Amino acid sequence: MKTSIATVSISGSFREKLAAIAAAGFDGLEIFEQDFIAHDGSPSDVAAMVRDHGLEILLFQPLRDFEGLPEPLRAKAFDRAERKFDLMQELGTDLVLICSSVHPQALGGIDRAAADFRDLGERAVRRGLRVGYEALAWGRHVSDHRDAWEVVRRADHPNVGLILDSFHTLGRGIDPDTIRSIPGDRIFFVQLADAPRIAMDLLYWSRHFRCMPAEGDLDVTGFMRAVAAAGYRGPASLEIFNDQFRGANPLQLARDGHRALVALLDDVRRLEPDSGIDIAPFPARIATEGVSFIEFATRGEEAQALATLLDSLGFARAGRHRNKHLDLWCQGDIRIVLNQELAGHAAHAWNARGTNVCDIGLQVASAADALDRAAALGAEPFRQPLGPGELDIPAIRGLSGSVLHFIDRGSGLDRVWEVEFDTAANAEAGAGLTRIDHLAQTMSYDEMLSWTLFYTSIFAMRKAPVVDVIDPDGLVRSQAVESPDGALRITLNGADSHRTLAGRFLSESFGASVQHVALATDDIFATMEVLAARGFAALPVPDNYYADLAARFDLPPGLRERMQRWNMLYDCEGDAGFFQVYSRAFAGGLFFEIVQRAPGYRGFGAPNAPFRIAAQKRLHRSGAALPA
Ligand SMILES: O=C(O)c1ccc(O)c(O)c1
Ligand SMILES: [Mg+2]
Repeated sequence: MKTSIATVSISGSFREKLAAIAAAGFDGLEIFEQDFIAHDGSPSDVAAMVRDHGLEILLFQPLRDFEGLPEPLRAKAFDRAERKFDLMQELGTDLVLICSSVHPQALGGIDRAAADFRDLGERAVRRGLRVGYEALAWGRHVSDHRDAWEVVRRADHPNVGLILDSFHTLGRGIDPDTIRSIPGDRIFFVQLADAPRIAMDLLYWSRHFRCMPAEGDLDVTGFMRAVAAAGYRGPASLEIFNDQFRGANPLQLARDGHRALVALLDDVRRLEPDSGIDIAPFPARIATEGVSFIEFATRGEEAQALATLLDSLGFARAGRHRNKHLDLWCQGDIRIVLNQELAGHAAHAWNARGTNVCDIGLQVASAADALDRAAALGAEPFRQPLGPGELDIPAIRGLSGSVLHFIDRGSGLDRVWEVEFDTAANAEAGAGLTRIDHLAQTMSYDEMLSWTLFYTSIFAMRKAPVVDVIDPDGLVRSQAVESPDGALRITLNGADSHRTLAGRFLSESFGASVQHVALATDDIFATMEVLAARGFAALPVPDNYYADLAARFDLPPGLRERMQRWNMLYDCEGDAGFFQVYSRAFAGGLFFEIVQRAPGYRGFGAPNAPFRIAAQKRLHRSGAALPA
């Protein structure tokens, strides 16, 4: 199955669009007429340029307001079509998309439209061209693919076929399984787009809010399954109208599109094994068993301060790397590496952004499978020269050049700690912290869809609903992605303004990265007793918060006072409670969070975020440094 994308989906000039589409690995493209008109080269120049990029023009679109017109408008519509046929022949493409008419004078009637298409089919066949009919969700008389199919069926011409567009079908709430009864060879082309579920006018929604498959809320997989089951073997093409994308980087967009499309086709071939989707095979979504380690690039005083903070959190220095300036800190199943190397990836990361999370290790069933799937979906593999005795751990580039490593048991990679580190004897400290509950990655709002797609396409992770986090100086949108069992949770926090805490972190850390790490305990009160004794200083929470807690929740006697003692925040979903304590910020705005999560609680304490952020800003303004 050929992969394709409409030029309208990509930002930039026509030349930039083509270069990006080719570089991302698409087989072909749809030329959106406006992009061609705005370009300053002739049709044959464009044909040559497309060929030089190794691409193919699979569709020209759209021809509007064609069918059902009374004379003399009807004759004019056929003249317009003939002119576009001329252009298509110069461009070297044989298929045109005609979208259902919105013309105020268009007359209804399936047979009238069918007759127009039969006549047009006759004209097309003389030139060796084909015509595809697409129902726009807001078409005047035809707004449903079932009616468009009836027009095509009655036109009964081999050069007239149906074009399906997932947005128009799913956006209107039409069951995609209705496609299964359409003969696959009568479907000439399939366009794919997702969109977030927002109640608004269909045309406005379509022209401004479409997004890549899996970036929104529509069942594009169910749609493509039905298309494949119908026996369709033509191209799968992205057609994305999106305001935010118009200002984005063309190559990044094209790469995201290719990743989304390949992941979708892979899903569909697994669900519909007879569908004949013939993209190269690769492993299924990777189940993650949790965070194996996180690694900070750090130096000097910041490294010392971070070590002091880890000590106050109950971590013990459990090992020293045999070749490198790496310290391993452990507690429960949590491993934190402090990397003070002066060369290599961590050193680059430190030079660019100071102390930051430069590496994340994910525990998976098969590291090789994880690398294969990630690479098939366009992720950039990462390698660095190995020192003596060091393990070759498969890795890819993640957020802003950070590195994601894949650790498994099967190939012994989880023995890296014994193999590469001298483990210390005093490894027993502990304040009851058991595992990493979640990682919070801060990014610019524009990057959120891209990183959501990255995680959900490579890993078996699903999206939670987006949550608004109210910062006193602006809005931060938070998208959680998580594995079904909660073993891996990542929150992607998108900042619009540089005045928000997240936005300031973003500008100070030179781009997206982990802003906080949440550590889980099974008994947060016991943990806090130990932490207090070890000199841990929590983020102070004002008394007003606790007065309000009593009004919001029906808490058992004494609980509120105990929470207040530890500057603890609270939230719940039904009976499932969630307790949080924050550390003070270190190294330019990073922080830790300690949480106790009841099994049924799925959130991240978003209702508490405004109070947490206000407290952090207060502390920052007062010039408070790290806890001693
Ligand atoms: O918004 C439009 O007009 C438009 C045009 C062509 C398409 O293929 C489409 O899906 C929408
Ligand atoms: Mg379309």
